[in-house]
Amino acid sequence: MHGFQLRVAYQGVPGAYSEAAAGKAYPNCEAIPCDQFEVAFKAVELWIADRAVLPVENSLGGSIHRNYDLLLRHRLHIVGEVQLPVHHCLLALPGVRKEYLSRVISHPQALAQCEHTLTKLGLNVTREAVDDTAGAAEYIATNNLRDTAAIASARAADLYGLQILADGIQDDSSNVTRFVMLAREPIIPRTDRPFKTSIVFAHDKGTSVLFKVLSAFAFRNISLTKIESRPHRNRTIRLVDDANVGTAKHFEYMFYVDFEASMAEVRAQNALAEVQEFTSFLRVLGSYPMDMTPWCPSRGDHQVP
Ligand SMILES: O=C(O)C(=O)C[C@]1(C(=O)O)C=C[C@@H](O)C=C1
Repeated sequence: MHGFQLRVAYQGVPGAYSEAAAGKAYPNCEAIPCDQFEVAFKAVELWIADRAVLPVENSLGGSIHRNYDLLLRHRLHIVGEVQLPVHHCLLALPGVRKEYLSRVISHPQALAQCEHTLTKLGLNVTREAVDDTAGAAEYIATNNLRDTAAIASARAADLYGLQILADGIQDDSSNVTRFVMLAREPIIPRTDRPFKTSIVFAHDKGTSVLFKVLSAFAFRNISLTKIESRPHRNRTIRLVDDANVGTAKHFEYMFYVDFEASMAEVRAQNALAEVQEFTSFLRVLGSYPMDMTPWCPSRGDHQVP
């Protein structure tokens, strides 16, 4: 960026996996902690940050629906993705033993990703959700809680002076979270490297639209990497159109699809032209380079050396 340091908003406090994802997406960036996902969206909209890096899906816990809803409500563009291996540790104050614990706190996704391992460890604990993993570690340190452990990264242990009681407690060693990078402007799609495109669509009447939309991709040999439906029965959603005008609309379901093609490719443009004919609402969330970095399931970014 020619000496310009990119400011990247993420949800959580230092030591959160989202901070690590921001660093992976934009090495040497200035990572800006935000207490809620929506604050990260707003930070970019208000020019406090240049990008936001937000989790959208975990290999164990599934989709992070809140961010899909926020993508619809805000007018930011997906400009990239990063896959981050997530390696969880059980952290407590120095000197605390597992037998003393009565509570484990963490981000709901992290609790879900360690559900079986926590049971296998034989801990007699209640599980409580907090805003982020590193925030859980910070809370224990600040309040000197000797009966509580956090599920968080090894970096969070370092930052908040906690010890690691158990290492690699995620239920699956190949636990990985996919993050998207968001910006105010879309990037120009290219064809010189593998691209992915994310769209969201809905139809006023019924759900048969799904079959027609999927066939538009199938006939052009475009692979889908994700399909997600979000029920919106009895709920309206605030949509923002190309003129940045917000309207409240009611759809029974919203469908999110990621496909492996760039919007610079004619076959992708034709597929979307067809999709537009079948749907009442269609938005391209972004067309961006795929994260192709291979990762090793047995050792995550957050392991103790
Ligand atoms: O709490 C954190 O550390 C986060 O970055 C959030 C988050 C998530 O929202 O899924 C990110 C990655 C892990 O899957 C667990 C938690």
